[in-house]
Amino acid sequence: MSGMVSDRPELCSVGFLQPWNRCWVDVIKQIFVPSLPSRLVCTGVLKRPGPRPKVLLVGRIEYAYEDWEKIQSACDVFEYSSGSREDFLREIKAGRFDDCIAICRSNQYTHLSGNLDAEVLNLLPKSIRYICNIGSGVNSICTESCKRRGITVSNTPSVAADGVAETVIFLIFGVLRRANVPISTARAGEWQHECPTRIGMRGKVLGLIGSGETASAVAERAVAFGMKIKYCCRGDKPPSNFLKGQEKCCFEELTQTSDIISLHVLQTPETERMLSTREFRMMKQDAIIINTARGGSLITMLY
Ligand SMILES: NC(=O)C1=CN([C@@H]2O[C@H](COP(=O)(O)OP(=O)(O)OC[C@H]3O[C@@H](n4cnc5c(N)ncnc54)[C@H](O)[C@@H]3O)[C@@H](O)[C@H]2O)C=CC1
Ligand SMILES: O=CC(=O)O
Repeated sequence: MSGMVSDRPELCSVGFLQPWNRCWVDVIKQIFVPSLPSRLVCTGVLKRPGPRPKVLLVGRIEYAYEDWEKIQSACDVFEYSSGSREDFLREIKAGRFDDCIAICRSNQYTHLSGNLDAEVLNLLPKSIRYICNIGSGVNSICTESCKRRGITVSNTPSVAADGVAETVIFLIFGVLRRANVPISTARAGEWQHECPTRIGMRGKVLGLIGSGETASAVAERAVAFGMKIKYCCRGDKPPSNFLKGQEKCCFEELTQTSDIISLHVLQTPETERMLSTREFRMMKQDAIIINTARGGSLITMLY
């Protein structure tokens, strides 16, 4: 486990390599004996005197089944795995989650509860001390309200970086090589003998907005394809691994000079709609935008 403090003071980032759900181990560690390494807690050797802690799982656990079994052996788990936000609020008001000390959730299951915003946080029982987000971005959790209520929010940065980076490369390939054309025509039984494959990646300028784990993982791969990397960030943190030594520039230069722009920022009020009409006008005529961060950072419009 590697713990690191995020650039937002109220967010306690716990960086487990894999699997995603292992942030739970940290919660359990804090419940039992905070000074012990999580590895020991995982063995199930420790037993806390008194009643078993209650935890709420919103959605389902994927991948981390073994870790999850250990959690289940140590805690009473309440599962909320189907329903709407209205149902979720009703359950809270009915006291179904009373005495729970932690909530585990991921963005994948936001539709079950809606955002964990001020409305939800005000209704939650006072017993909730932790919100464990399976995922990097915590934009669907109101961290300000959590801070006010003394709730620790943990996330799992880094774990998805390789997967997202591979997807970004796949998307760049797809657009540059027009992969959808032969795929869709072949599926339709209309084999196209002449399919222009457009252009390659070598020498193209890839502008990365953000300099965190995902942007770094994209840079690592894009360099191998001969792309030229530029990145911009807020400047308050050093760039992650593979961005070191790459060209840092301002947001304006990046949007004006990149062939491909890839978004890798947290969604915050500052990054909301950061690519909008003004930026589209500044971009190269045939610029390509790849967005694997959050939809809110971009205004989508048809030209
Ligand atoms: N599509 C997917 O499956 C996934 C999407 N994500 C999204 O990607 C985002 C980035 O993920 P990571 O790289 O893991 O996060 P990270 O925390 O390692 O990096 C975030 C970066 O955003 C930068 N940033 C924040 N505000 C900025 C601004 N106004 N201008 C320029 N840079 C700014 C920070 O300085 C940092 O470099 C997440 O917040 C999440 O929304 C993350 C993981 C998976
Ligand atoms: O969208 C996924 C995340 O980890 O954030």
